[in-house]
Amino acid sequence: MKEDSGPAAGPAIAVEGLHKSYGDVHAVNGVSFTVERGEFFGVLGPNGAGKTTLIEIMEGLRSADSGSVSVLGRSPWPRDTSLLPRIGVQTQASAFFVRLTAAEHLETVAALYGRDRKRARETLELVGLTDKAKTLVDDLSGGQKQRLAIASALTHEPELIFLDEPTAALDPQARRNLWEMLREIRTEGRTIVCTTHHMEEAESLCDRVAFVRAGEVIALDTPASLVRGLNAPTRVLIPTAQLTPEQAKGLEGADEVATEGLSTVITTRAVGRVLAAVGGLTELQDVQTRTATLEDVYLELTGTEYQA
Ligand SMILES: Nc1ncnc2c1ncn2[C@@H]1O[C@H](COP(=O)(O)OP(=O)(O)OP(=O)(O)O)[C@@H](O)[C@H]1O
Repeated sequence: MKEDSGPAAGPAIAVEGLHKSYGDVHAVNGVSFTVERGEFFGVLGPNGAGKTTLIEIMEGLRSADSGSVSVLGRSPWPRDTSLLPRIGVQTQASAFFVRLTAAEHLETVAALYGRDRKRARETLELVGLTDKAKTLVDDLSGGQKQRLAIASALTHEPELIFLDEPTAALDPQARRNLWEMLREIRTEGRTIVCTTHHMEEAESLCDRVAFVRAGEVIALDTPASLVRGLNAPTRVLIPTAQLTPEQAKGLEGADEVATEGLSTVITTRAVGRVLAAVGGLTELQDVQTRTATLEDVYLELTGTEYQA
C-alpha cells in the first residue's frame, strides 16, 4: 500500500488558496500550505477557528468553495475512491458497528480493506485494547472507544492518517501511550495530520504546526522556531519561605519579581546570573525554571485565554 510514497512523488498534501463559507461565516478563508511525506503536522487553534472544516476538505468529506487541494497527488473532491485505502480517518464522532465486540469491530473494518484477522488483532494490541477484545463496543469507556476509533483508522496501514483531537478523552497514561504509538507510526514513514487543543501534545509530537484563527493560517513553523520567535524571558520560581520577593528584587539579573501562591517568581533574560545569585542564598534543588512553551505561543497568537 505504499506506492507513490517516495520523495519524488511530491508532498503528501498541498493546499492552495482554499476558501469555504457557511452563509456569512468564512470558516476557511484563503489557506495555503504543504505537508511533506512522513511529516507529523499539527493544526491548532481555538474552537470555531476552521480546523475541522479544513481537515474535512482534505479528507474529501467536504467540498471547498474555491482553491485547490492535492492529497497524495490526487484531488479528494469529487470523491476519489482510489484514495480511500491510502488514508485513515479518525473523527470526533467516530461510528462503530453496534452489537460487536472490540475485536469483531476491528476484524470487520480490516475485512472491508481486505486485511485479515491477524492484522485486526495487531492493531488492537497497538492501541492497548487486547484485554478488551471480547468487550462489546457499547460497554467500552469513552477513552477506550476513542482508542478503538484510532485503531479503526490504522488497521489498513494507510500512508496518510488524519486524527481529530485523538487524545481528547484519554487519561494521562493512555495519552502518553498513544503518543508513543504515534511516534512509532511516524518512524514507519507515514504522514500524520492531527488537530489538538493540547499544546504540550503538539510540542511533543509535531514536526510543524499551523495555527488557525478565524479561517486563516496565522503562523506555520516548527514548535521550537515558534517558541524561539517569542523571545520570551525565563521564569524562576523559588519557595517564598526560602527567598522573599524583597530579597529577590535585589538579585543581579532579576527583571521583575512577583509572588504566585507559595512561590517568589523572578522574570529574567539572564537566567544563569539569577541562578548563580539564588544559589548563594538558598538550596537550588527547590528552584524551578520555566521557559516559554507552545502554549505561550498560542496565547500570544490568538490573544485568548487557553482552554483545553
Ligand atoms: N455545517 C456547518 N454549517 C454552518 N456553520 C458551520 C458548519 N460547520 C462549521 N460551521 C462554522 O464554521 C466555523 C468553523 O468551524 P469548525 O468546526 O471548522 O471549527 P474548529 O476549529 O474545528 O472548531 P473546534 O475546535 O471547536 O472543533 C465555526 O464558526 C462554525 O460554527
